[in-house]
Amino acid sequence: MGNLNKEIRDGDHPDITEERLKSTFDTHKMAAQIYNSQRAADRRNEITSAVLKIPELQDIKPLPFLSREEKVEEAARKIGILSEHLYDLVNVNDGAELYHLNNVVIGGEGNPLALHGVMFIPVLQAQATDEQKKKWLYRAMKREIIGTYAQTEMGHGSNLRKLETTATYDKATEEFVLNSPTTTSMKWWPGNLGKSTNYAVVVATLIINEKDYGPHSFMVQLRDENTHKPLPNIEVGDIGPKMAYNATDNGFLKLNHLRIPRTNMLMKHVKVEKDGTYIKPPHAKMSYSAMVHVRAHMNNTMAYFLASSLTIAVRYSSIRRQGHINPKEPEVKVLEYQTQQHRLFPHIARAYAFSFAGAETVRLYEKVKKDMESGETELMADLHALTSGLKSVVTYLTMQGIEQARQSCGGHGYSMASYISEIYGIAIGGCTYEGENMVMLLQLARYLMKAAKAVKEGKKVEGLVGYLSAPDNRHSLIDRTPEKSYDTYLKTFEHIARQQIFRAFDKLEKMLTSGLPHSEAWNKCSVELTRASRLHTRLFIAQAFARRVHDVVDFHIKEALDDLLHLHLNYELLDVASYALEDGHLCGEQMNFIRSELYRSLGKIRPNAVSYVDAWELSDMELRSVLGRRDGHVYENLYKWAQNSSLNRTDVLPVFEKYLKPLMMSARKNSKL
Ligand SMILES: CCCCCCCC/C=C\CCCCCC(=O)SCCNC(=O)CCNC(=O)[C@H](O)C(C)(C)COP(=O)(O)OP(=O)(O)OC[C@H]1O[C@@H](n2cnc3c(N)ncnc32)[C@H](O)[C@@H]1OP(=O)(O)O
Ligand SMILES: Cc1cc2nc3c(=O)[nH]c(=O)nc-3n(C[C@H](O)[C@H](O)[C@H](O)COP(=O)(O)OP(=O)(O)OC[C@H]3O[C@@H](n4cnc5c(N)ncnc54)[C@H](O)[C@@H]3O)c2cc1C
Repeated sequence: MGNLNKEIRDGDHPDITEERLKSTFDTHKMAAQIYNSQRAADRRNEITSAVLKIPELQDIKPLPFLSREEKVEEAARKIGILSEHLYDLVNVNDGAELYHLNNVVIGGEGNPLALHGVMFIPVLQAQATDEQKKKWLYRAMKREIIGTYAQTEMGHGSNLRKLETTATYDKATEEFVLNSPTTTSMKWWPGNLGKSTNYAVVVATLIINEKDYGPHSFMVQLRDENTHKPLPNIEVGDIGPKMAYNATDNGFLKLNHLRIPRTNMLMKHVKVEKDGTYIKPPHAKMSYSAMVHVRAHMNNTMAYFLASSLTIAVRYSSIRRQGHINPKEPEVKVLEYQTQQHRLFPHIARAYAFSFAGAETVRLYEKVKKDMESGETELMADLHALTSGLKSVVTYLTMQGIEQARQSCGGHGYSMASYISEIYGIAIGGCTYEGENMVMLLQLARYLMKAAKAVKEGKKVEGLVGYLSAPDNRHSLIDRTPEKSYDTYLKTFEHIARQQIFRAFDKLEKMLTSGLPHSEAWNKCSVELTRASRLHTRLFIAQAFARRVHDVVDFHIKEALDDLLHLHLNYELLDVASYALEDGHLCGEQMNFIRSELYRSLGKIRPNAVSYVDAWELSDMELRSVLGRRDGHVYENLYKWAQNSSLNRTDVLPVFEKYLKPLMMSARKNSKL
């Protein structure tokens, strides 16, 4: 049968092997839960093994030692080699396999095809007519052309209806004239726009006969397909270095009265006829599909980033010994400290929770995508509400978790050798891209306020907001019933979300009744509204976690997930408990119970801690972390890693002769005077 933890190897650091031997579950079976099937988990490992056999696909040196230009070049080099091996390595129609291949070979810092795969192809799939697909999509899929999604401008990202780039229809020539009239109207941020791409789907405000029809998508060729030089009337370049994600050339684009054929507007759902007649789409927001696509997948990418930093931190905490719990005994692994466990374990639970919530979201997304093909749009609002809330909450909590992972590694966490700071920099971009978090929480709040209104009017609401119509207990039953089901916790989360949703609703209604215009009242309630959105979303995450645990069949996996869920529910409830204490739903005695359950949970998780992170099956190649090495041999490799520093190429740097020597000489001379 072998070891339950599949990462055990001879020669590993004994402290980490000791942890793995304690595992109560099969880590590869757990991987099947995380990646949604045993087959998917197997495929990940097969892909990793195959990549390890191709020497040209290995990093030329640790990425933190590369300059920005070298990072861009290195990612492009690997994309080139990957193209040769692609069909042998993965099923190219499987997004998860492609994503894994990218993570192993290139990592999260980006590559020239990042936006091509994440947004350019999806937007063509969703919004191009069959004829347009023949012209661009199939070429894009074969990588004959490389594209991006150019929407955000220097002056506007969140408020799409105020994009300044115009696409004015010229009936006489049957062309659109694309123009960036001001500095602020320049496209600013699109990934890979700077240097890599030769096409872009540009989002611009459609004008026909001087009437503004709002944002629409247009295919624009940016560069010559052979020379890669920008075409006439186009200025394009890189926006400069960012906090992280620097292998990606996020770019700017200025369009100077550029003419494109009428048929370059993506017209699957919406049309502009030759004579300028506008035919509206079945749903006004169908053109936002590429954003919804990314938002729907972001839970899983965030779960991955969070799990990566926790794998690093937990493995390192199992070999790092410092201080004593019992002064008579040797120094302990820092993982023994309750503070360390409290710092890390709840985030492990969140990574699992985000992955399970992510799987449900992707399922809904796939359904809505299929519906949209036939013009059916009923579930679009539900999906938009769900993805808006999740995108905001999950990115924010991921940011918190990664930072805790970094701090838990002490000084070495701050070194790029941990790689956590790079993961952090990449992940927190998610708080901003695909809709700034506050803006998206307020989108969900619109949906919640509609549901609250319906309930107040005596109507029954269903689906994601069904709990607003369901009966509520005045007092939480946590620690009040003999039965120890998670329902009592979930009911308490429901109560908290419901109370906050109605609190925000009542406040808004009061202001509206007092005569305040809706937009002003909305702004004055917006902090309460975002709170409602967060609580609703955190309820969904907890429910998704409970649903998954409920469905698991394997006894040991179920038991291990059950422990994590128990930790999750107690930790999350403590985090939001003030809402339930305010109206007496929870009392002090129940708070003590929840706290003691949390501490008990930490102890229960402790023996499996390394196995919970190992179950993500993140190879050394993809983690790129000295602290997170699978074998636990951190210290000797930290020393080796530092040898890569270009500062170590000579014992004496030129700055000594140039600046330090004169400085010290002059100081010595002065002290002799
Ligand atoms: C395989 C995939 C892997 C994924 C990997 C991810 C990792 C990749 C790493 C890096 C890639 C980075 C990519 C980043 C790319 C970008 O950032 S692209 C730019 C993204 N930009 C945004 O997200 C802009 C945010 N703003 C908006 O989306 C909109 O402006 C808005 C939704 C905030 C408002 O739109 P507006 O048209 O003004 O509508 P409203 O008046 O506010 O609302 C009117 C009604 O429309 C409903 N609605 C809005 N959007 C949708 C939608 N998408 N679907 C359905 N319904 C929608 C809204 O709820 C309103 O309904 P009610 O009137 O009934 O309340
Ligand atoms: C790493 C990265 C990659 C990106 N890639 C792309 C890409 O490929 N293509 C692309 O088109 N774009 C891309 N973007 C741009 C990104 O989508 C936008 O930056 C994002 O949508 C936020 O918009 P903004 O910059 O206008 O923020 P702003 O709206 O200016 O936000 C500033 C502040 O104003 C607040 N705010 C704004 N509006 C409201 C409101 N209505 N109510 C309350 N508060 C409000 C926000 O909450 C925030 O605190 C990328 C950005 C990043 C960081």
